[in-house]
Amino acid sequence: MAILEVDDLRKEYGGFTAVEGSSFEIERGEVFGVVGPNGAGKTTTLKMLAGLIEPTAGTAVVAGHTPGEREMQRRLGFLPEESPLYEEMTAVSYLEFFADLYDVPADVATERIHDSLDRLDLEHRERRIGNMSKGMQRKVAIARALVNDPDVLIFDEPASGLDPLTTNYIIEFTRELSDEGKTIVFSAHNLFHVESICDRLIIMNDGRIVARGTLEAIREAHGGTEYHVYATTDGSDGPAAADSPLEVTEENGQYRHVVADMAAVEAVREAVEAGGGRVTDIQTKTPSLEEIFLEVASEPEETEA
Ligand SMILES: Nc1ncnc2c1ncn2[C@@H]1O[C@H](COP(=O)(O)OP(=O)(O)OP(=O)(O)O)[C@@H](O)[C@H]1O
Repeated sequence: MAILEVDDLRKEYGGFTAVEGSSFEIERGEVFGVVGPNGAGKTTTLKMLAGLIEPTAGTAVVAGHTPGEREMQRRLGFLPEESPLYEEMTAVSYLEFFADLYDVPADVATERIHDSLDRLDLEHRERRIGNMSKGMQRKVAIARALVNDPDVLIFDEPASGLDPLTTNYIIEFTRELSDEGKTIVFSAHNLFHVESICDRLIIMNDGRIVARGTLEAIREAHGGTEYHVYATTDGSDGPAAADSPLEVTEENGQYRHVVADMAAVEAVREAVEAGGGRVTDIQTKTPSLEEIFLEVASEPEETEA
């Protein structure tokens, strides 16, 4: 059952359309990626889901509640791209303050806060937030999104601009939250992170969704898997013409035949051997999300995945 339903969500600023009629659903327990270049409309979309900005049209429903409803706020945790933190407070007092805003009983809050900070491996938690490193501040912001023990977490660029170790920590922690049954909507510039933890994703460009689905489905719709068959050039008649490879190039003294399926791999192998050559290597090539992203970001319309 969908825990988050987005129907024709649209945001205009004056005459400028930041998000143009997005519709999608997110299932309970999914990690759902929102990907796109700068200015694509990711943050605007996430803020509308969190009820922080009013859509111009359309609706977002989280666990049966519309943004702004108290019950919806209780069920949702939002990590903004840039989280303003109260620099004079310590991490713990800051988090206790927010837990109180959510009416979390003090003893429950204390346990929950220390549990989150332990799991995020935050040291020096009695230090003033203003004196913490960027990575430590990000961990505090993540713990803040968890003080009300929400079912749905919306993370806008959770690990952007952090060192690789802190980034890994945050990605791993996000994965653990998902394993515990939380639904997570996650935007990121680093496509490797999206690729490593998201079940499904949308790719946005210029306010529109240009691709959607599982990574495999998006891959399939945008080139799918290719096989590269390398063959010797010595003593052969030349590259195999069998079953018309998609592409043949000569590389480092070998022919590289690009084909689309295993049957074509076999046909190339037979043709190479019949011509006096030998297959030296076969490699499977799946386009990275990065490559797909560059392709779809330049397409005007959504392709069905
Ligand atoms: N308050 C605002 N007033 C006017 N235009 C805005 C406002 N907020 C966002 N925009 C514009 O809406 C478009 C989408 O912005 P948004 O922040 O959602 O993009 P994004 O995909 O999150 O980008 P980034 O990856 O750079 O954070 C941009 O062109 C942005 O300039």
